[in-house]
Amino acid sequence: MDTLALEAKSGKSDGAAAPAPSKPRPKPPKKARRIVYFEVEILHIKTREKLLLLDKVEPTATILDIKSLFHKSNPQWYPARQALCLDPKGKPLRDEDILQELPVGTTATFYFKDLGSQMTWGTVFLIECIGPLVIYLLFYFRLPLIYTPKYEFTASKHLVVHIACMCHSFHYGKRILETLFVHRFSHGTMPMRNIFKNGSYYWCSAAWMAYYINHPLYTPPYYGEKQVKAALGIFLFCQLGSLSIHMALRNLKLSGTKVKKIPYPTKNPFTWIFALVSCPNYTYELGSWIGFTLMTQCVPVLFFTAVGFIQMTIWAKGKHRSYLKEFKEYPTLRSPILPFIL
Ligand SMILES: CCCCCCCCCCCCCCC/C=C/C(=O)SCCNC(=O)CCNC(=O)[C@H](O)C(C)(C)COP(=O)(O)OP(=O)(O)OC[C@H]1O[C@@H](n2cnc3c(N)ncnc32)[C@H](O)[C@@H]1OP(=O)(O)O
Ligand SMILES: NC(=O)C1=CN([C@@H]2O[C@H](COP(=O)(O)OP(=O)(O)OC[C@H]3O[C@@H](n4cnc5c(N)ncnc54)[C@H](OP(=O)(O)O)[C@@H]3O)[C@@H](O)[C@H]2O)C=CC1
Repeated sequence: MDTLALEAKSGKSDGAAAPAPSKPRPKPPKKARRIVYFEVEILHIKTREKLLLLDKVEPTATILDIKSLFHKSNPQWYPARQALCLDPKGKPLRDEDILQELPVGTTATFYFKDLGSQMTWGTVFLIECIGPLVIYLLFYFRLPLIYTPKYEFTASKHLVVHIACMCHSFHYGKRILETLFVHRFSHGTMPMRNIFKNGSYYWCSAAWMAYYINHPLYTPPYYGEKQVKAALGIFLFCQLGSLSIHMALRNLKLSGTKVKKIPYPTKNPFTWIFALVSCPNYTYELGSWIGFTLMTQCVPVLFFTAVGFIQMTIWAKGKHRSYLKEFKEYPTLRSPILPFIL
């Protein structure tokens, strides 16, 4: 800035003709705020070996940014399989956590855990559902090599067998569509090993129950048409309930966000069970398979229902605990999966 402009501004002059009004004075640059950079070190959670030291990390860097930098120096550990914790026994930090908002000094120490090979939730869901859908139909159409040759491509004479096939296909078709269009997963991935655990559970169970239900010597349920109709009613009621809960859970989360909220009953009567249960989608799933068990009166279906009930109860209790921990105002009347019971 020239002196003249300064004098013009301050009104002082040396007697010379007052200078023509100068252009408006450019504002002085704001005092540049000093950025406090962080130093970040990453230690292996078990060996405490220093795997990486990053200096001059922007305070606004997210955990995902740090995972990406770590991935650059360790290509075998892509971000999805990295868990970074502040405490070796603590919960992994979320990708969207911001460095300057964490309880760390200017040197942040993170403990790295390799979560192992990962697979997206959607892929696991699709694989675990497409299998049973196809496998059941192989038995329903009695493809060669399943039953004795004289029954190849024959149809069962029992109406319940055809209804069971429609219900089984409807259930897995619904889950595939929910995976594609309804669920908003906050976990990007899950352990690859899940596909083997879930796959064996679903694919083997589907083959096991389909073999007996579609067997030429299969006998319909003891109470005949009445039992089948009642069971079908339970199945369809619970399928509608499960879909309603999934839609309600979807609406709890804006697309692209991961924030969980307390689910509450909506205008849809199928969601009123939220008043009593934390994970009613599991309750309805259990009800669906109880209906299918009554409809077919088949031991493999009972086995599948029992294993699923155990797994869902374990998860429901975990989710219920995290709701109580995260939300102080969480309704105390609710139970994890069965109203007033479990
Ligand atoms: C002929 C008949 C045949 C029958 C076959 C035989 C069957 C045998 C029985 C098999 C039973 C199988 C039952 C399966 C039923 C499943 C049915 C479904 O369809 S479920 C729908 C699909 N959903 C899933 O598969 C969800 C799976 N979820 C999970 O695995 C976990 O939620 C999770 C590992 C993704 C995350 O765990 P979570 O508890 O939610 O979070 P935490 O942070 O508390 O983690 C606990 C623990 O896991 C580690 N972890 C977390 N995330 C991951 C990850 N992405 N990859 C690997 N590991 C992860 C975390 O570090 C913690 O470890 P820890 O050592 O305890 O600190
Ligand atoms: N037959 C069987 O043995 C079993 C069947 N299943 C079936 O699979 C379905 C899905 O299982 P699972 O993934 O464990 O079900 P979850 O209830 O964990 O998840 C269903 C969807 O709802 C979202 N969600 C859950 N709670 C909330 C919340 N409070 N706020 C916002 N979003 C939420 C989840 O997102 P997020 O990723 O953030 O959790 C996910 O996208 C079950 O409903 C059931 O029908 C499940 C287990 C066993």
